[in-house]
Amino acid sequence: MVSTLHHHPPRSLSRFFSSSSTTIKSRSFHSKPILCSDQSPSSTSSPQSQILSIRHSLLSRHVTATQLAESYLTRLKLTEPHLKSFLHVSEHVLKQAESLDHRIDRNENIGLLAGVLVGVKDNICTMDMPSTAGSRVLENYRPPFDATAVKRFKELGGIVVGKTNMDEFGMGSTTEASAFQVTANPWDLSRVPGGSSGGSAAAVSARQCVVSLGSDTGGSVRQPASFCGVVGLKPTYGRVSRYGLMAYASSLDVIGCFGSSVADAGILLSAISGHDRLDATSSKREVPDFTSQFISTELLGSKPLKGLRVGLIRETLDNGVDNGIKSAVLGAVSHLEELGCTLSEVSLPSFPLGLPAYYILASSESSSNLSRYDGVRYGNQATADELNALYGDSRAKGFGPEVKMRILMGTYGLSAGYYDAYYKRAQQVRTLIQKNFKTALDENDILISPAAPSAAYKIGEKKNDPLAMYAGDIMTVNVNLAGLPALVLPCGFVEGGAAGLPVGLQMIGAAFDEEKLLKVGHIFEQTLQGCRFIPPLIADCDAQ
Ligand SMILES: NC(=O)C[C@H](N)C(=O)O
Repeated sequence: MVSTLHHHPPRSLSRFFSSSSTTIKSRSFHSKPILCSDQSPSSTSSPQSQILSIRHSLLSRHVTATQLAESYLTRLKLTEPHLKSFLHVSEHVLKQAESLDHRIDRNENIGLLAGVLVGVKDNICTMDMPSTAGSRVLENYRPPFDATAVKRFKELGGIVVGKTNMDEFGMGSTTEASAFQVTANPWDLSRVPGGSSGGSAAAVSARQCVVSLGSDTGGSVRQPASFCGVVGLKPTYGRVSRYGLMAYASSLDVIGCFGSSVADAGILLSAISGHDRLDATSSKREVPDFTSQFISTELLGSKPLKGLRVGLIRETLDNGVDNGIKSAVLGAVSHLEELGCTLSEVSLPSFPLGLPAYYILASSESSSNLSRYDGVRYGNQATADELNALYGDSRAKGFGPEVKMRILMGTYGLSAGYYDAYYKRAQQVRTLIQKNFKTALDENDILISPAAPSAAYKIGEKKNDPLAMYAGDIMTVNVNLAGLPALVLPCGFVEGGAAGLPVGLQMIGAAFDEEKLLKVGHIFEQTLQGCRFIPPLIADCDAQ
């Protein structure tokens, strides 16, 4: 078992908030793993599905949907001034919960997600609710429709609690590129939550909602999941409809799920997956019942993953990865071995090429996708006396600096003189990466790596160094280039903040084999001893 134990000293919420910004000393960049032996009983409990326990409580009349919604909203109200995870909180949550209670009173059937509060990333359209993608260009935009993923979870009784903060159009790794606010990491308010779906990850980590939706173009679900100590699931490209997801780089974008357990992320995936005639790239493959995976651990033998072939990607433990991250991932490797897996090291020689290829392709596609925001077809309109000035001013005022930089880079990479050297070459690298993954996944059931080369860093630390920030995406972008599914789940801690910082393990599977990832991930998290991935902020908040 991994012995990364973690103890939360009790302290009042107000002290936590006020001390966090002033007394935290800056740590060395190379973080150390936390190894303690003072295992408190509460630190050993494995994460349980909130969705299943809500269902049980509602059906057994232990709690009403209204009481449940009120408790989440109270926590949200207490924590939100410090976290800023949400750009908009819905005014309809209690009304929807009340109407669910009436249905339960009348013994009507309720869906699997009944009463479950869901945070939705702000680039996913929600009817009559602001959907800005974190951009001024869409400020005050309220779509007249729901994205298919939102429509689907609502049909099962899920309630949208609000729209979560993000880097503008998904371009960034910290939420600092949001036009509206920076979200803080619930584990240490002076640190970033990751990005671009930082608001969705922080909201689940701080238990402001039960689960949330994010989008992942190059790691935007997985890296914030790792930074905030929650589970992040990036499905296979085509598994979930992109209808209503605002396009960044269409050949890479997918909607993904956050939960505080593997089960919750998997149940949400079940709800939103499947073909949609409104998205021609959504797959017609049948969707397995991911929820049946979540068997009780009592039913597992001593080697529940016996014979599972796991390949540790050699290139992901090279220089540039913090020592603490390496130790936590190697701890996870021994845990998988104890569960019966056969571990081997696999080499993906093209892995380091993923980063430049991703940034060329994603920027190129974004330069084309974002051309629609001209103030006439889409987006807020500037005032100007002449059409070209109107286009120019609407874009100049509507987009932030990171988006402008990506549009310029992408336009350059696609331009006549440079197309062969950049865009075409990057596409060739993409094919190579896909082939390397295919070979590795023919020989292994799953591949593993860290989810990010470091734990959450300080707000402002990389803001003015885009290359350093892009380099942090090295672990995740290859998976998008290959269109594969990947699950990130917390596997340990490194030093940092007042209570340690979580570390995420990435598990990568073959296309459309989310089922295997969920099974392995669930068994891994249920048997991981001594780690409790609930930020101390929450215990303090609930004690108030
Ligand atoms: N959107 C993503 O998946 C995040 C990535 N850091 C990017 O800026 O492109």
